[in-house]
Amino acid sequence: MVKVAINGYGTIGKRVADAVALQDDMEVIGVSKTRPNYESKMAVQKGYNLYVGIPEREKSFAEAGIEISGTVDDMIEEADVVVDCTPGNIGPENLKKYQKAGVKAIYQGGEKHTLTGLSFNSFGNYADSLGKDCTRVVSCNTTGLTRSLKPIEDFVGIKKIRAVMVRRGGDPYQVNKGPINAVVPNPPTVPSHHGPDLATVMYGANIVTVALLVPTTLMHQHNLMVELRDDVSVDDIIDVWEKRSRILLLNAKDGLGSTAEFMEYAKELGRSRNDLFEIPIWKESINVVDGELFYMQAVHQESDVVPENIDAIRALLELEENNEKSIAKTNKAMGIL
Ligand SMILES: NC(=O)C1=CN([C@@H]2O[C@H](COP(=O)(O)OP(=O)(O)OC[C@H]3O[C@@H](n4cnc5c(N)ncnc54)[C@H](O)[C@@H]3O)[C@@H](O)[C@H]2O)C=CC1
Ligand SMILES: O=C(OP(=O)(O)O)[C@H](O)COP(=O)(O)O
Repeated sequence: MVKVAINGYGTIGKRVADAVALQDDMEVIGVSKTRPNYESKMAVQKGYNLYVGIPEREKSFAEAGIEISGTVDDMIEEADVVVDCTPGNIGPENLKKYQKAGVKAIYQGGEKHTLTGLSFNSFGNYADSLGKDCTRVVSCNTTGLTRSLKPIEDFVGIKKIRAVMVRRGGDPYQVNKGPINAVVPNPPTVPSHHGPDLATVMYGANIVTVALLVPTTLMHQHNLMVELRDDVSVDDIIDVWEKRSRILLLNAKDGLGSTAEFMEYAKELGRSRNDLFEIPIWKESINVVDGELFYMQAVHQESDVVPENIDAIRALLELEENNEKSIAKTNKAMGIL
């Protein structure tokens, strides 16, 4: 069993921890928190060994009556791989610790590609992370783009991609993020970082993205225009996506015409935290006009990268050489469609 540590037990970290716990070839040896809050208490209640992310704060955990197993440095020593789920830009400091301890590391999309020089998507470039010391799972938005675009690239070839990314203002718990009453070009410059990020896992992708922030917390939403290399029909495209996992073709006419209804659908799936690991595409939005594919999709930002983190662990530790086998194993353990 590969020993996995989760550094940063927040939105992404707690989900990755639970997903690791579901696999039969890896185990959670610990999770780290910086503050003795309710998530720290619940991590211990769940049976995870809790380590203090900022060692100077050890005392505050004792004062809150929370049992800890040591500091983050102790946790790193125990692990074969650390999944770093700390907020963006903390990564460079942590990388030194991981290198010193000789432990492998997986970063998230809030860190720059240059930190690792290698980014990861299960469908895009799994093999390039095999046996490497560290990699970076691209952000929720880039993961969503790769999921739908890679099968199209493999099927017919893509000349050029343009995408308008409508980004959620903050996660549901984030009381200090926004906007509350505005649409904000974010970034106000073109292209946004998402296009270049896609090219770190779908090499050579010719893509320009623009992005906006809107007052919603549920999901991101993407609008894609894709110039294809050959003539194909809407049915061909549907057929390609229907054969892929981690993508859902859903119908607006079935009462799923919005991100709010997608999240209601996710609740009906009965998963922990109402997660929607798959990327839902509105089936009615798919059209091909003059050799250009149009479609609209959404991204549950809190959860879509979680299965990719599991596959990234398998790639770094060389538990599985074949991406499709890892994807299938992860999907089965997590009940992903
Ligand atoms: N929330 C989202 O929509 C998504 C986030 N990401 C990326 O995942 C990473 C984590 O993001 P979230 O989970 O949303 O953040 P979060 O703020 O929900 O969780 C971060 C966790 O790290 C802990 N932490 C803070 N400083 C730390 C330190 N110095 N050492 C150890 N732990 C520390 C915090 O206490 C918190 O538990 C970021 O790179 C982010 O860009 C990727 C996809 C989607
Ligand atoms: O990585 C994300 O988005 P991104 O792909 O737009 O950079 C996550 O949704 C976190 O975004 P945030 O930086 O708005 O918290």
